[in-house]
Amino acid sequence: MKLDRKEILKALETISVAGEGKNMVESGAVQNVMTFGDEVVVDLVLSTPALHIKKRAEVDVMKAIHDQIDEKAKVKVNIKIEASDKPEIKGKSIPGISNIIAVSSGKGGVGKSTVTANLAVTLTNMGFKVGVLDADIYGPSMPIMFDVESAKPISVEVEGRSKMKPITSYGVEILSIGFFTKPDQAVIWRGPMASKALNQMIFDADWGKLDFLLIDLPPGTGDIHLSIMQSLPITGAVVVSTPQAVALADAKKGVSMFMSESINVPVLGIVENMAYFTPEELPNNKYYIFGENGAKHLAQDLNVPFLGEVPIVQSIREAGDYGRPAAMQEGTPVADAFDKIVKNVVQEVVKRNTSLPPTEAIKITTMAGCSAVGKN
Ligand SMILES: Nc1ncnc2c1ncn2[C@@H]1O[C@H](COP(=O)(O)OP(=O)(O)OP(=O)(O)O)[C@@H](O)[C@H]1O
Repeated sequence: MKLDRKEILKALETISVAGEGKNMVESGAVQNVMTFGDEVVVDLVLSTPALHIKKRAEVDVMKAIHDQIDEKAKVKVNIKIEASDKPEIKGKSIPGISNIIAVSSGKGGVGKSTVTANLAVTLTNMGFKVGVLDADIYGPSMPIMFDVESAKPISVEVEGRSKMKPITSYGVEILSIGFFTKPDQAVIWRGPMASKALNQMIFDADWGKLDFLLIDLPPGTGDIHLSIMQSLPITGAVVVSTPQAVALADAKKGVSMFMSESINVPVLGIVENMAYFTPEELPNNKYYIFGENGAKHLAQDLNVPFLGEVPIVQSIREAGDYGRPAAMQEGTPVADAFDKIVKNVVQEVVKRNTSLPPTEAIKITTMAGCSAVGKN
């Protein structure tokens, strides 16, 4: 068997490293290809040490060579990690907060806030100390979902400075812009005002010690997202989507925003909300109203973890409106669904924290992804 180096390079042009738009050869990830009889050695250079991306790159290279060149070729892939040298500013770390998870969705109304609230109570049930920052400036829903609509955070003295005390509900520490506005008042926050308010809720608050701070982001990929990522060392992002094509297309944009070179926040995975409907009287029937496994397939395509699915259940909507997240009802299918998702999230956080250095707040260094900043 004689292997042709040029043919191998051509095969490698058909695959890309997860999160990068260009193919492996064009992006410079393939540093060298050597052939010795039936042996091929491919040297790759990646900018992220994330284990799943390394593994995927190795498997893809082998598959491309076996499928397109020779199935008997002995392929060896050497991977070197070179951190990209893009300039970054150090985010002000928040003393006492171990992990900050941004929960986002490309599209509005897919259940991002519902998922955030239920993740928070499930993590709390598992014994973690959890905070929720409702950064959904345009439609804050945490006060309703945690039944603390009329609460007003008080100011406390911490080391000579006065700080905002989050409201505690079901053991979860909560701050929301909704606490500072009247329920029926339209909130017209321009970018800078919103960022200032958020910064205060993050840095001028007495969060205490938290294992997880979940941030409920507004839908989309706009200026609030950029300003949060500029000021906070985010551990990772969870993207919520429903299974229909229009929601998936926007979720894809959300994932690429986090993975883009200028933002580079690890995506912990995708949650599929409203995955199917099961009527109470026919518990074994599943109706895939919005399509089947859409978000699962998207996760596979984008090579990010799939964290789990949440069915459409009337009690989820009722519990949200009533102010008692549905996952608190232990032993129900909803609680079981969130249990699975939370376990996957925690597993991904652990994986991420062992394979990557702490995320630094990002200084946006290119205009890529910043198109929304100038608007308003
Ligand atoms: N799995 C579900 N089953 C039934 N109802 C759900 C489910 N998920 C969300 N809902 C309901 O759908 C509505 C929208 O959910 P939610 O407010 O969480 O969406 P969102 O994506 O945060 O919206 P926004 O774009 O305003 O931020 C709410 O009434 C909520 O109770």
